[in-house]
Amino acid sequence: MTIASQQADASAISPMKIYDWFDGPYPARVRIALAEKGLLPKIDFVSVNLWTGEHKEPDFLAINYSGTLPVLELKDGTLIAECTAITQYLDTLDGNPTLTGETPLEKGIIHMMTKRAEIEFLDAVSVYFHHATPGLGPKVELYQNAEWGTKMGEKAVRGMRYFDHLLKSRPFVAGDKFSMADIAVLGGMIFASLVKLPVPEDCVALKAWHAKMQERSSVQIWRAMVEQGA
Ligand SMILES: N[C@@H](CCC(=O)N[C@@H](CS(=O)(=O)O)C(=O)NCC(=O)O)C(=O)O
Repeated sequence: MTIASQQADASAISPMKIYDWFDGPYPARVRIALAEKGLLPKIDFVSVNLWTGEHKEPDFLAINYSGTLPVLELKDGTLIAECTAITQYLDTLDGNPTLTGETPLEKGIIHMMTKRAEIEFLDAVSVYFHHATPGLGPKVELYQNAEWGTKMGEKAVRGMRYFDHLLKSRPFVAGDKFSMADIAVLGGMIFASLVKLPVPEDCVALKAWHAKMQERSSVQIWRAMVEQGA
């Protein structure tokens, strides 16, 4: 099915659509957030095949100039890209649980730690994937710089050590409550696992936190969706 035909089918039955790819690390961030908030039944997922470069075709670039997934489409046609922005929007739809903070201080700290998870970890793994491995293949990876990719892989491991250090003295990435920042670090761990970038053995606190995250129903629901290819 083309994006256009999926759009036609999906808009008739669901108030919101998400364009994504079922097992992607960034899509995982939004799917876990949706599961945390019990909003998955309100979403119709429209698959965009990264592996064939569908996300770089004009049809999808008209949906997201950046050519990345996921993108949230509201009933009125408004398009919201960027995992953090999508999560912030979803978090306003109902009160529980709050993923982006309740007080001004919580909101500031969670935003900072989410951005830090992207800059120091998740985005660095992504660059490693696209530049130091075959990535999505030659049709999609039109420019690669293996040295840059390797450097970013090293940065990602430093990022793992940073979050390990933080998690030695706090239960969650942004403090004493689970938040969007934890989901961003989870995205980094998912991507690192996919590209076989090992978590250093001495990152004991990060490993313990990651094991605790696997017990959350939202993470179990996400994993089940991946296993079903949904
Ligand atoms: N800053 C964006 C990054 C999104 C992103 O890179 N998504 C990946 C999806 S996945 O790799 O996680 O499945 C993508 O579209 N990659 C395609 C590409 O970079 O060509 C966000 O936070 O949403």
